[in-house]
Amino acid sequence: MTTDNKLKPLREQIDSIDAQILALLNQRARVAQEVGHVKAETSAPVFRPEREAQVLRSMADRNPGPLVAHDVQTIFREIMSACRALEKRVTVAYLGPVGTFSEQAVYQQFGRAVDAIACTSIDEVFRAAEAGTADFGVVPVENSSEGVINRTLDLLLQTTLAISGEISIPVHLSLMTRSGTLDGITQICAHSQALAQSQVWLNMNTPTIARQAVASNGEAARMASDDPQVAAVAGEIAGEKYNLQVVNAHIQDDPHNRTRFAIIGRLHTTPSGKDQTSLVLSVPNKPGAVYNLLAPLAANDVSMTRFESRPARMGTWEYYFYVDVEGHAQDAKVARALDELKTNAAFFKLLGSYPASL
Ligand SMILES: O=C(O)C(=O)C[C@]1(C(=O)O)C=C[C@@H](O)C=C1
Repeated sequence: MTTDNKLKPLREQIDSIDAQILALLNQRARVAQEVGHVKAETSAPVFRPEREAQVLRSMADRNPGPLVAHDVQTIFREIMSACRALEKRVTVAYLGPVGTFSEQAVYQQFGRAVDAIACTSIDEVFRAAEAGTADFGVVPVENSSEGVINRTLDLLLQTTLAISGEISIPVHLSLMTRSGTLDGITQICAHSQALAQSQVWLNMNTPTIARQAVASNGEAARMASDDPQVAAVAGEIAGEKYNLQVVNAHIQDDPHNRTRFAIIGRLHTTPSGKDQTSLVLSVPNKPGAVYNLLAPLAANDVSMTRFESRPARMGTWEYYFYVDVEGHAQDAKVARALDELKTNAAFFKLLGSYPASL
């Protein structure tokens, strides 16, 4: 039997299964439309991160294979995105331009059926979400090899918005040019963080080519597409957007390099069953103050997953502490711990509770 003859019945099976999947997807979409009508009656929020996290976790838990859990989640993320868009298309502001890891974070969290708005600064993302021009904003919080994004932490302190979700994405950097070679290249451009994250590779392999920090990796990719003498260090989606060829993939020094993003918005996410809570605290400048400040966490059996300090910038050596704890502010033991923290702290701000990233 020829290959085509062997494939024919298998493809007929796939066609028939696809028809069933299509019918079921539309059946699901019609139910989502009904959900949309119910929500519209009470102006209830369309995007419900805790519900989406529950659906994705449940699909991974129930997945019998051979599909891998992560791929099943990617598929269901897009199904929910498309269903959500039938209720209302959510607009999300992010730190642009197109082709940055921030844009990738938007699609990883919201799926493709969103209106993603590229902003020119982190401040602008906050403004768009505060003013309601966008339903949500996505801002970088921390990179695993380069540390926190100070501007985001400062703005989180001032904003009236809450953190309604978290996204963690692997950051893979590639060296890319128009031609796919380094012939004639006189300059390598990238955001300063990307240059820092790939400096070992660049020092070893391109020691004589000048490096230039630019506003974003997306901007570097755009420059490389305009100028045959420029190479960009960026994520491959930026390269695809600007028709660049990969000279070398995965040149970042840390193969496990990740960036965490926060979703900011007016929504206060309800418990999903596996959540995280972010807060900012400060204490009077006294011996033992930080130790005492955090005592309520241990006393109430609440785990701290992150602790970051930032100078308060008030001329004194005082600090704001950015703390993440496991659990939701509505969980009894977290609520107790937070109440006690509040009484000890000179400053206390709850940034939000949201599903722990998948
Ligand atoms: O359950 C809801 O509230 C829905 O609107 C449905 C749905 C889904 O498609 O499963 C879509 C959007 C929400 O963010 C959560 C889930």
